[in-house]
Amino acid sequence: MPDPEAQGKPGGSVVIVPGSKSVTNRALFLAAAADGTTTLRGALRSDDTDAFVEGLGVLGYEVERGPDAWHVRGRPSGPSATEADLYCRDGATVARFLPVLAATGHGTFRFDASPQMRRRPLGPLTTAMRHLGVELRHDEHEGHHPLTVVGRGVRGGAVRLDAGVSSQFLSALLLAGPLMAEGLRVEVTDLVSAPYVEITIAMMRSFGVRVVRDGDAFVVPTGGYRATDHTVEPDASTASYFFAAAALTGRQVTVPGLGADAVQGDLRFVEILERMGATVRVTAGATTVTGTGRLAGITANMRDISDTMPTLAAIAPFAAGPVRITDVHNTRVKECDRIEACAVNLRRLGVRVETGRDWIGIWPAVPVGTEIDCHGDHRIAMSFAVTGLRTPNLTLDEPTVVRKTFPDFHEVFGALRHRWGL
Ligand SMILES: O=C(O)C1=C[C@@H](OP(=O)(O)O)[C@@H](O)[C@H](O)C1
Ligand SMILES: C=C(OP(=O)(O)O)C(=O)O
Repeated sequence: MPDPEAQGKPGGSVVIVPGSKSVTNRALFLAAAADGTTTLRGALRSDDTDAFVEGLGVLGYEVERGPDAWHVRGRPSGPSATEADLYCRDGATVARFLPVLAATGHGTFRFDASPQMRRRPLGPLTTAMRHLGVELRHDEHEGHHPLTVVGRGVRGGAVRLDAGVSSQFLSALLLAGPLMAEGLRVEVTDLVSAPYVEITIAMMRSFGVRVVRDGDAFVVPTGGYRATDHTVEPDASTASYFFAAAALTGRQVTVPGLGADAVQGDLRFVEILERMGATVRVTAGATTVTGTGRLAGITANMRDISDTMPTLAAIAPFAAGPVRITDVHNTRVKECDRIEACAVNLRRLGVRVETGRDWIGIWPAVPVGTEIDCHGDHRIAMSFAVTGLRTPNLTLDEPTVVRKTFPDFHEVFGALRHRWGL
């Protein structure tokens, strides 16, 4: 429910944020694997979720996307296709989750992805899949797409996994765990983006499977999923741009649907804004950020919520003191090298920046308008759009990259600017 207070405050705005990419693609996986038909509400329509739906379609799953709800007919026995070519576009959830689902079927499944997704790592996942009995081959470079999976069902069992570069390797295995003949035990040696694994576990639970923690191991029983009705909550990473906008301009933003029970770790970005001086109110049904227009410098470890690193970097020059963002080495292997992309763009805006392997430091400045190089990355585009609220003549070289997670971003953000007279 919208917070009625929000509309009453000067500059108070309720922003409707589209569904979470991470929740939508997990829900699609779980629904496809489940026994029965699942109804999804609030699911996201964007490049990443289109790619997931397309991939499921090619594997022989039925997904019907209506304006109010999506219906997915589950196939607990695995894909019906015996041969398929899948193109994962730029989506790592697609490129990392679907090969494991395909392996539970019987056939030859060829995967490819965008040039950047081909560069992003896959090796720890494919090594683990081989240990679990999957036959697969990397068609060009070991540990990268393109990839051919020969499905014969997955035996499963125990495996060790280094998820220090991406939690998605672990989520992919866990999601497929109940479909493995012997179930699954994953001993995790390192893990980034841990809250995304919590999303996986919570969603598996709503489809009837309980993951058990045993020290550093995750244990999944064999047995399969039950179809259910699932409502996808708004995307917390997307919400970060609107919360940051409120903090930066001294206004107020309420995002309904992201409340105290939200499953996405990225909602914790508001805690960073709070430490910088904004007021945050989280109710059962919404989160509200009220800014003062003044921001304090901070050091923030963003290992758990690194998709919001560019959001913080983009407002950092307006803080009264330096902002240092640490423990984000994995942001170098996302849609672009995000540490480098933020540094390059901030320097073009006239901001002093220093970087290391896993950190970025940003000093106070009065940014001077320039064209932002989006590096083909939706988050660089959306983050620097926020910088543009206080930087005249800031433009984006490739605004359409937002289609990966929020095709209507510019319309919604533009309407907010208009309402605020900025
Ligand atoms: O599992 C997921 O849905 C995601 C996990 C995170 O990736 P890493 O675990 O690779 O950091 C995040 O950056 C990505 O946007 C979505
Ligand atoms: C890194 C991201 O996406 P993915 O890893 O799912 O491609 C993102 O959305 O910021």
